[in-house]
Parts: sequence; C-alpha cells; structure tokens
Amino acid sequence: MREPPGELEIPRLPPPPAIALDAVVKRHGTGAVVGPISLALPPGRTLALVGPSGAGKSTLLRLVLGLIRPDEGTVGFEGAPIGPRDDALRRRMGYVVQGGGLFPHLTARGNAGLLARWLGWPAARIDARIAELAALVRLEPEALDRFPGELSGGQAQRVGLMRALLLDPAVLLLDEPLGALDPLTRAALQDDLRAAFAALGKTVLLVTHDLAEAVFFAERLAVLAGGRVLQEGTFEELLRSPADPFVTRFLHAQRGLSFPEGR
Ligand SMILES: Nc1ncnc2c1ncn2[C@@H]1O[C@H](COP(=O)(O)OP(=O)(O)OP(=O)(O)O)[C@@H](O)[C@H]1O
Repeated sequence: MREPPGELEIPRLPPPPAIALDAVVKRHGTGAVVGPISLALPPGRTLALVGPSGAGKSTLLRLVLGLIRPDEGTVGFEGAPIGPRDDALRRRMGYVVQGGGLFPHLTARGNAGLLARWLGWPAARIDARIAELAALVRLEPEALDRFPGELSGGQAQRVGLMRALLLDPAVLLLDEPLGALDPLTRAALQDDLRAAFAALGKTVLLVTHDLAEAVFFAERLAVLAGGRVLQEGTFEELLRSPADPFVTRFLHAQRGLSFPEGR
C-alpha cells in the first residue's frame, strides 16, 4: 500500500544575494569607465575589493550605496534592484569611511546617534543603543562626550563604525576603514572589528589597498584593475590559479604576507 501523500513540500530557494551587480557599467565625466562588472555577495558573507589606485573600488561601493547610478546594468540589494530614491533599502546598509567621516560640531555620542534622533527615537533608547555599540566596538565610555577633534584616529574610526551599526544594517560597506591608523591601533581595531562582525553575522563588503587586511577580514577577494574584476575567489584560489598575470603581480607585490609553501 502506498503511503498517503504528506504535506506538500515546497522546495526552499536559496536566499537572494545581499548584493548583486549585473553587467554594471559606470562612465565618469573624465572618460574613465568602470565595468562591466558582475558580482554577487550572499548574505552573511564577506568580500574584499582589492586592487591598485584608480581600479574602480570606490566607484563600485558608491554604486552599491546608490550614491551614483550605473549607466548600464543593474545593482540589486536583497533581490530587488536599487532605485534612485531607495532610502528604506539604504537604511539596511551601514557605510564606514576612512577616519570615520564624523561631523566636527557633534560629540562622538551625537555623531553615533544622529540617525536615531532624526527618526525620533526617545533619548533613553538612543542612550541604551549607544552604550551597547560602544561596548561592541570597544570605545571607552568617556570618549563618547568628546568632539571628533578630541578623539584619536582609532577612537574616531570606532565612532564611525557605531554610527554605521546604529540601525542594525544587514550589510556593512567599508571603504578603507583603517587606512590612516598606526600599525598598532590598526591591528587592535582589526581584531575587534573581526570579532564584532563575526558575532553580528553581517554581510561585509570591504574596499582596501591592503591585501593582508583583506585576507584577515574577508572570506573572498575580488581583484579589480582598470575598472574590471580580474578574478574573484579565496586567497588560496587566487594564488593557486591566477586568472591573469596582473593577479600574480598584485598578490606578490604585497610584502609581509606569508604565502603558502611553494609560492
Ligand atoms: N567623481 C568622479 N569623476 C570623474 N572620474 C572619477 C570620479 N570618481 C572616480 N573617477 C575615476 O574613475 C576611476 C576609478 O576610480 P575609483 O575612485 O573608483 O578607484 P579606486 O580603486 O577606489 O582608487 P583609490 O584606491 O585610489 O581610491 C579612476 O580613473 C578615477 O579617476
């Protein structure tokens, strides 16, 4: 006898990529062309965009943020194309720039909580969230009432990250977040940030010149040059089977990285 049919099984589709670029091209007024670029970043994963100056890394990040529009192709976020005024979608992205990008006339607390004040959160809720974020990024509580000019570079960067995390975005976009810091501060922040990202399970898209930092933070790397993605993969994959002589040159030009045996 045959078993009675069970409940109808609906096949589970994989979640859409957090970020998807499909044949995106951006032409700058200067004649520089970035693209065509196609990339997909699944939710909860980390990808680092690496490459030399002028490769198109920041352009790509600004396209994802919707700050600039592509001339061709589409930029998608969580399965929907990003339109010119997708403020709701953009709130699901946290953006961190070098130096933190803080407003000089606001304290660290004021900078970190700015968006919550605009959204009308009650003061107690803002204070609680700021305390939670300060603990997460390991910012000393006494730094919260200082102005950006009174903070160290590392503290300002931590405040920039608090601001980006305020509304618990699904995706973090980091543009050279630790570029201007001394090596010791940078290493301490790298450790703290990696621990924080892992605890939060965020999708992270990181732009950096620094391959060691990219390998430290990201599961996968995309090597950009001349406005194109030359190769995307894990560090090991890029080393083992470089798709282009430039990828080999780029990887080996970075001193201080330990390469696996035989490379
Ligand atoms: N606003 C702009 N107007 C005109 N050209 C631009 C603009 N922004 C970038 N470009 C050009 O587009 C190309 C890519 O620049 P982009 O800033 O994306 O590179 P990058 O990889 O981020 O470089 P860097 O590492 O130096 O920041 C370059 O040739 C640059 O000169």
